[in-house]
Amino acid sequence: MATDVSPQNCGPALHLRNLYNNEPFNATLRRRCLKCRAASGSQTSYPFLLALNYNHLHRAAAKLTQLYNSKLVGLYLGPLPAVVVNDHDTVRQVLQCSEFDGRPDLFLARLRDEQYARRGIFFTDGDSWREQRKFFLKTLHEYGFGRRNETVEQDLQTGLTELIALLKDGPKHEHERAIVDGSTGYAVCPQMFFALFSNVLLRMLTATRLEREDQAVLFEVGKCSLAFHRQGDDYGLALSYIPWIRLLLPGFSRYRLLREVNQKANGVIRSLVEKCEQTYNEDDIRCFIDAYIREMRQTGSKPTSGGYAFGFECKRKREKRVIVRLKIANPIPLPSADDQLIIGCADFLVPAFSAIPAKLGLILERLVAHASVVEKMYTEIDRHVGQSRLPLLDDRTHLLYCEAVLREALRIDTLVPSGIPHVATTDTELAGFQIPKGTLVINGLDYINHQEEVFPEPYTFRPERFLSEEGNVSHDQDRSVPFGAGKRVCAGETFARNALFLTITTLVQQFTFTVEHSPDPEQHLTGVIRTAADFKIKFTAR
Ligand code: HEM
Repeated sequence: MATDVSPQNCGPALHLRNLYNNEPFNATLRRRCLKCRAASGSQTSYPFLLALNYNHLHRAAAKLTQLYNSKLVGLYLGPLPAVVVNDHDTVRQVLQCSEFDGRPDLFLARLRDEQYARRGIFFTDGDSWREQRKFFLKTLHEYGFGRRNETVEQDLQTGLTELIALLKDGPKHEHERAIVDGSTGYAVCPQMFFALFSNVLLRMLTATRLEREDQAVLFEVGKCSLAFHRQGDDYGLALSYIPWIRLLLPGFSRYRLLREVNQKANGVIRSLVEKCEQTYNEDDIRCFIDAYIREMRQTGSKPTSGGYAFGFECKRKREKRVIVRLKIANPIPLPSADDQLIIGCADFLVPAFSAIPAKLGLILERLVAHASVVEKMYTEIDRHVGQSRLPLLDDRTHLLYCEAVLREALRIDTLVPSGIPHVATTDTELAGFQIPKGTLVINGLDYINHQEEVFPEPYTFRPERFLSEEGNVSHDQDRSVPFGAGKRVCAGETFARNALFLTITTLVQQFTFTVEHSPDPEQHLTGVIRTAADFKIKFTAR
């Protein structure tokens, strides 16, 4: 019987092997080694992580990696075995391997749906996920998503022109007064960006873009979206592992707030779907929602048929079983086939509403702290674009330093610090460890984007690390992983990169920035994504 309780002897390697081979733990070891409680297979792991760093679970996981000197840390999240992967090459291996393409069944994801079903793309897997992801991407692509497209670029330009007018001339409409203070000129970040990208998505989804005076609803949904991103956590909250906690502590468990903000946002999306349904004409497919309605009608997944159809053709008995169980505790309205469409649209709208704005907030913070970087960007923009027009995506091939700044910003303040959890869909192996089917795999994106062997001086903001000696953006040199990779790579990567490029180059071209208080990355909030706390920033015209 092992009695040595040093961390080296009861490190994660031992725990993983014990856990996954189903061999019993050495009881003495388990009881006595407090340092290893998190990895010991006891169900206290999630609270242990919270105890290590309540506000930033990715940092708690980094501490465990350090403590055990291991790139893989095994732990239990409630009843679910999990492994945190904190190593660049191993994370890449996970992302490229289809055996890790599953997603856990988290209550945090289910509470987004009216019937607490697993729907959409983010948090689903298997055939339904493949079918829906393919349909969404292929069809949205036709409306300009994720590629060069004149209408999309024009919409982004129009949105930026509206934003410039708001910042230069002050608010014109009631909803804008909460965003920009007309007397001091300070704007609130990231809220100031809520309408910019969601409006572009809106055109693809519904064929309609909202004019400036009608954008109040975008700011309202933006608030809900940001609340979800901030109030969730990157492991799914305790709610996901002990869902009944919501019945005892609806406020403390954050269930009430998360349910409310999701229902509010879904209500707006539902009204968009209903509008398209009322004016639907099979001979005139105007937008993504029309195309989805046509697909539902052609495949028999009719809105009036009810049922728990996940996708177009695959009705899932498994879904039905879970819903019936949940129904006992929660009387819920009858489902409609539109529900999948609504959560699918939310999967694209929510990041447009708040992930890109949150990222812009983080970038602006870095720029405020690095005046010399802004000067170099401005010089480059002035040389290649000038002042007579706004930057275009075509300018990207010339604005190489600006591009490097964006890549460095995406790396240093990794937006999704723990990625979105994956699940092993079969018994498999990773870095010499056996990983049984059903194990959650948490990719430490923030950790690997700061791994010293890959990014020397990882905490220094240095855009030059992405430039070759000739000053070109070197794709070989960009080993950062802000958007994931493989089959589950961020579905909005191209859209997000384009949007960030146009917005940041336009703001640098037009304005200088000052903030009320110096930004402090230590004060960032970690939810589902990383955000800077709301801050006020003044844009002064150049
Ligand atoms: C700077 C902005 C963004 C960053 C850094 C980002 C990052 C990520 C990451 C890390 C994942 C998880 C990948 C994985 O599971 O391994 C993800 C998934 C996803 N993202 Fe993004 N994202 C951004 C913006 C967007 C936007 C604007 C959209 C849509 C308009 C979007 C749509 C999605 C979807 C649908 C998924 C789920 C993909 C799937 O599970 O198949 N993202 N994103």
